[in-house]
Amino acid sequence: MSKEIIQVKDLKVHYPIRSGFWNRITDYVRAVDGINLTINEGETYGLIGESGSGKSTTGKAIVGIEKVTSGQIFYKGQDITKASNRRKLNYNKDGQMIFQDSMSSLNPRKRIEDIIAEPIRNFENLTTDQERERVQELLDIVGMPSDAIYKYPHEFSGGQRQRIGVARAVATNPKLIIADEPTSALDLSVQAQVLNFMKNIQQQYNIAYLFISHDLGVIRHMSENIAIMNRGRLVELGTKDDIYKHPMHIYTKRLLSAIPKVDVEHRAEHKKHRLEVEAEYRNDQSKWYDKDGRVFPLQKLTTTHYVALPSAELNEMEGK
Ligand SMILES: Nc1ncnc2c1ncn2[C@@H]1O[C@H](COP(=O)(O)OP(=O)(O)OP(=O)(O)O)[C@@H](O)[C@H]1O
Repeated sequence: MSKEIIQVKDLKVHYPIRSGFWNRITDYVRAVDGINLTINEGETYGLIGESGSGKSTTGKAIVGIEKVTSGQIFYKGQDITKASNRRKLNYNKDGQMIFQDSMSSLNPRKRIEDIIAEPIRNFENLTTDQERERVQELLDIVGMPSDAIYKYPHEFSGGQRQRIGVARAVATNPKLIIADEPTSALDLSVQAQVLNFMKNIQQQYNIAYLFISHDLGVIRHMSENIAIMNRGRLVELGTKDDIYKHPMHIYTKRLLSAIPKVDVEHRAEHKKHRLEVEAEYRNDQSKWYDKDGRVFPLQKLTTTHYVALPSAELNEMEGK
């Protein structure tokens, strides 16, 4: 049976909006507004949603670089919502993050050796020789030449920089990596390479990924379980089959129908489906959002599949 590594309970991250002469708080951006999810050891959990839906904020809160407004995050059953607990449980070593923009996440003034060694220095006392050996090993794992250690980030391509980002993320032997759009800035062919070697590394070291993307194709390739995020909440949550074969929420259907189909033969059919979904969405918003325009709490559909709909709607759909 799979073991839980991360459990998120009713997580909220609200950013204050200030205005006026006194710079008072007048409202809040509810970036994450009460989400629950569980990530198992060694699995890839896909988190998908449009820009601004709250995906990155969720990832940052889980890894501990964004302050939580309320709710709890558990790592192997222990509460790590507070920074002091994260230190005690060594979570800062075990939970790492890979960012979308490798150019700005890798310090341009530092050589690759120092960039990759930085997290190791924070947690281990290695001699210079041991440290260099470890960095060489990591570069080897991500398929980079050993002379890369003397170079600077700008001397590499986007795909190579992303591999360096992965080498740095795995340097501390983490158990969980938050991968925030790790390949969106890359060409399609390089994207596939980086995704495949992220999968290889995962199998080799039993790492769990929270894989954040707005690209349903990438999420399908990578994930076992998937959550769909909209307006700071989860609208649907399930296994890959639940989401791709039996999508229930209109927002999930919209995202799925927006995947570009290269298949010319079915283009007309795909367009018809998309127009139908868009029309349904426009005509009956009340079914999908409450009177304040907010997403409903998730309801259980099957043991793995959850959808954000009021109970009455759910009963009607199931013919009860
Ligand atoms: N530091 C911040 N201060 C105020 N508002 C913020 C801050 N960070 C994010 N937000 C807001 O919170 C909401 C969610 O942002 P977030 O970056 O989590 O979305 P996202 O789904 O990751 O989007 P994208 O795919 O574009 O990165 C957005 O409305 C954003 O403007």
